[in-house]
Amino acid sequence: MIKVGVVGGTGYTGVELLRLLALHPQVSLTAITSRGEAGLPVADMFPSLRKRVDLRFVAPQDAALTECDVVFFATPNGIAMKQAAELVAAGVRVIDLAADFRIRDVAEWQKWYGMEHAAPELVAEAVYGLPEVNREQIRKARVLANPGCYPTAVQLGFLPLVEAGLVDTASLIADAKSGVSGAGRKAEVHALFSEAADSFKAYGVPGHRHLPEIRQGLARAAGAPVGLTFVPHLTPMIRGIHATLYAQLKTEVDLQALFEQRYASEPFVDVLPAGAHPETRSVRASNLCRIAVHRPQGGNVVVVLSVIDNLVKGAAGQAVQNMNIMFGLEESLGLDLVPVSP
Ligand SMILES: NC(=O)C1=CN([C@@H]2O[C@H](COP(=O)(O)OP(=O)(O)OC[C@H]3O[C@@H](n4cnc5c(N)ncnc54)[C@H](OP(=O)(O)O)[C@@H]3O)[C@@H](O)[C@H]2O)C=CC1
Ligand SMILES: CC(=O)N[C@@H](CCC(=O)OP(=O)(O)O)C(=O)O
Repeated sequence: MIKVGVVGGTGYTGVELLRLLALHPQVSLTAITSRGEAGLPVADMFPSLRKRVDLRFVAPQDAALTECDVVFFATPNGIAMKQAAELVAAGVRVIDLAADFRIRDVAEWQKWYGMEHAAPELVAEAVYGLPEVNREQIRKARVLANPGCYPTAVQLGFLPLVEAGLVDTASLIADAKSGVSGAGRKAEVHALFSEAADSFKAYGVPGHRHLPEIRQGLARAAGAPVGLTFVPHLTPMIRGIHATLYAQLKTEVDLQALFEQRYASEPFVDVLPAGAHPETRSVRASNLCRIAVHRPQGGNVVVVLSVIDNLVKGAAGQAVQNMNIMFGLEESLGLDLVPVSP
């Protein structure tokens, strides 16, 4: 059994991790942290976990973390980078759901995240955990940077086109919508029911911190820098991301066959039949990314529709998928979930 710790067990990605890990046949949950709730039974805070998780929260520096085989950080940006070195030195593998180890250029990370990096040496060795791209490196990772939610949906949608050099990579456009749980469980005015329900807005148009992460991933796939316009939106639903992606085609190609072949052996990417319009509800509470590719009116613009559950393939599910790869387990162990509908 893999001994697992979760730092940040009271947040949305934390409780989603616990839901998945509680059912995982090879996991022994060992330590779940909270700064304010240490001593409280986890199931008292989350009745959904009653009779599934019988641990109490411990403080984030609890010694039990160093006895784990792997520790997930489901914490705000800037936390894992301060604790990871000590854990790695103790032989513990680290999976960070935040952004501390996602951007290889530390100066660029500091610019977007507005803080000094506490562990640049670990950034250099960290592996970006998008299994559809990086499976071999993930196997050996000691520090795993779990991708952001928007970056997962956007990269998976663009990758087949960019890797094959079929589109103009100077003019990519990603128009993405997220449910409110993407903002986390912390109290914030813009996430209040009366602020977010029955309304719809774009945000971060001048520059969102996921822009450098997506550009980094697509540039790697293209073998050269890419130009990307990324516009996120907040939509009044709880879970889900819907990304509508636009690219200018340079070469004639069977787009449907390209996408089907690229993802033929991927357990969590489902390329829908030609003409489909995926909806977020079709992936809700599952680790799936469902994709449809269109070429409206036979023109030169490719439109890709990509949907994920931000808390699962966009965070906790992908983190468990990465853990499975890191520990040599079947990649879909504990993740064979049918989406919840309605
Ligand atoms: N929500 C989403 O859809 C996604 C989130 N992410 C990323 O995952 C991370 C967690 O997000 P999310 O679960 O939404 O956030 P939440 O705000 O819901 O939860 C944050 C958690 O971190 C803990 N925490 C806060 N500060 C500290 C600290 N200084 N030391 C230790 N623990 C701390 C909190 O617990 P307590 O206060 O009890 O200690 C809480 O459990 C973030 O980095 C986020 O950007 C990534 C992809 C998608
Ligand atoms: C709806 C919403 O607010 N979404 C968050 C992104 C989700 C997230 O947590 O991203 P990281 O893992 O990179 O921090 C935002 O736009 O800031």
